[in-house]
Amino acid sequence: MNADAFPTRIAYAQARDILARVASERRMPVEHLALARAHGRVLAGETVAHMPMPAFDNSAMDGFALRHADLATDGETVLVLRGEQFAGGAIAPPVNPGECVRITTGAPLPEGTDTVVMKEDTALEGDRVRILHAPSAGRHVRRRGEDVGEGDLLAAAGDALSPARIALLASQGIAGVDVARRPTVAVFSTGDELVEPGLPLAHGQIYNSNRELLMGLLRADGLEPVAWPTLPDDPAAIESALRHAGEAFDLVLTCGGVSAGEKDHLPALLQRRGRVHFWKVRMRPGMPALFADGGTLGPALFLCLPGNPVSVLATWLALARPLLDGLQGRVVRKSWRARLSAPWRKAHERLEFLRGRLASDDGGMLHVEPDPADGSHRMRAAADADALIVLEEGARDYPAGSVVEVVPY
Ligand SMILES: Nc1nc2c(c(=O)[nH]1)N[C@H]1C(S)=C(S)[C@@H](COP(=O)(O)OP(=O)(O)OC[C@H]3O[C@@H](n4cnc5c(N)ncnc54)[C@H](O)[C@@H]3O)O[C@H]1N2
Ligand code: MOO
Repeated sequence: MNADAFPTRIAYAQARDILARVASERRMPVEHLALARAHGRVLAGETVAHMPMPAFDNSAMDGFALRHADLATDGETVLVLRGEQFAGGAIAPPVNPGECVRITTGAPLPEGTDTVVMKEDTALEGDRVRILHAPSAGRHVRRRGEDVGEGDLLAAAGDALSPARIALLASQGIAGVDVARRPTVAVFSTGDELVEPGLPLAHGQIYNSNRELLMGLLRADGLEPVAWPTLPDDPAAIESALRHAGEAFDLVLTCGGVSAGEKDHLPALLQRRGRVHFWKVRMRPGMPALFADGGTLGPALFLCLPGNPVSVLATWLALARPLLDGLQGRVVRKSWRARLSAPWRKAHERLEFLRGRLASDDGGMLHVEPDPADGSHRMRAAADADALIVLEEGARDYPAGSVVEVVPY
């Protein structure tokens, strides 16, 4: 292999390995963010609990805190109302035998009490409380440390911060976290045939749909992509724009112009000025995808997706998103499996990302219905579907009921 040679027509698994390797060498720097700004971000280090949760024994109900030993073993009990303990209020005095304290949900359990009876199971008679239904010992008490122990791992490096995990960190009083900086992404569409929605269309022209597709996919992952004006099929114009973007962004994502046509200028440009990591992956759709270092175009990485709209969707899910996850050090996403609800015959050798619709049956089994409209220009079918069905390399008949990997979108 000479110095300019690069892997081509590689297996999908090899493409993923290359993306992961390059991403690990190009990890985003760490930044410290206020928790409120860290939603969706990837945590850079582990976060450990510095206090137990709940931090103190407290009531799970509005009612009365009492000593369980005071309750009659059968029948009702009358207790003296000693005071009240509200959440966030002054601490009630200790409770003596025969006494109880009015309590609200979340209020600390007064000293001497061990059980809470809910309001609905009592009758207030002046300064007495009649317990109509005796609770079991310890009932309606949320114990200190029952959810989180001091020193427990709350979030690991590589975790994406979901709203629930952010809330967990907030509950510990954590006000800021170290996270990976978001990669900046420039989005390019290429092709003389492209017209923006809202403008008139001449014969032979088409509307640019990939831009909104990519912008939406990127934004759904929390990124803030920048769409550049559509590039004409002109090598000098493409080189100039990509050089500017290559200097200013972490990732340049293009679509179109990466295949074998006379107007497909990207491969030659990136071979001449960049360093190609791979070109062409044995997958369908998406085969012509190209991945490169910018080289003299700038420090950005370049991922060039094929122009067919469904190829853009598939290569986003299969290549671009794993790259962006890797750059942020995100743990590999869960993989999902479902049963094919109809047979499928894969007549070609390449790994296929077929579109399908997910549904679970009454028995809780997840099924996916393959869409026969499998052309990579058929965006309607892709929009009607909600998952890619991963069909392994090699020609094969898949009977109905076969278990396949699915990538929901
Ligand atoms: N001789 C060969 N021809 C083709 C090959 C091949 O290997 N040898 N590969 C085919 C495959 S697979 C694909 S996918 C396409 C990819 O080609 P390009 O990446 O060069 O994309 P274009 O030719 O520019 O466009 C393909 C198709 O997509 C439409 N398009 C492009 N951009 C947009 C956009 N922003 N919005 C909507 N639609 C877009 C474009 O008009 C074309 O119809 O090449 C095959 N050919
Ligand atoms: O394999 Mo290309 O990406 O569809 O038409």
